[in-house]
Amino acid sequence: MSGETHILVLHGPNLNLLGTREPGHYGRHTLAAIDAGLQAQAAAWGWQVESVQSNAEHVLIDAIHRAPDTGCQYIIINPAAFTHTSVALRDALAAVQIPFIEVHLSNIHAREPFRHHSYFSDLAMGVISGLGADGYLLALQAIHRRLESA
Ligand SMILES: O=C(O)[C@]1(O)C[C@H](CCCOc2ccccc2)[C@@H](O)[C@H](O)C1
Repeated sequence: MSGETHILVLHGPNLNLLGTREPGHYGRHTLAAIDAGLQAQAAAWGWQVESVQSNAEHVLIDAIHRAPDTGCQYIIINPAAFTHTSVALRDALAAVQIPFIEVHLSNIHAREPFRHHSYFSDLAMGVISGLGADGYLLALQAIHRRLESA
């Protein structure tokens, strides 16, 4: 693996509330704790992980547009409610052509029907849904395994 591996982690709207409300659906881990876990694993591998959380669609889109300029090789994204609504965010990921893993804390397929459709899953390298905060680390590990086997 030549050069440092750079991963962009994107968290969509309301995920800043993690750990404070709705533990039944989203667990008790705060977003800061999730990001700290990713940073710790990344540091062990000598990787760089950049995390962006925003309640604004355009901020997430702008982060995706910047990703190629930062040498980002993979994206891990929890689009949150934008999962079910945002063609714009989908189009940004399709435009930069950086492989991404879609992560959801809850199992969106076991919830309300409106959560069963994702504008991202058919473009994703893979989807992890329902494994809580572990899903993010599992996504990072899947990227590591892919890079190790390349
Ligand atoms: O399960 C997931 O990770 C979701 O992406 C979370 C979104 C909601 C993120 C809001 O997170 C909160 C956390 C704590 C309190 C309130 C909302 C939801 O709209 C998706 O259908 C599934």
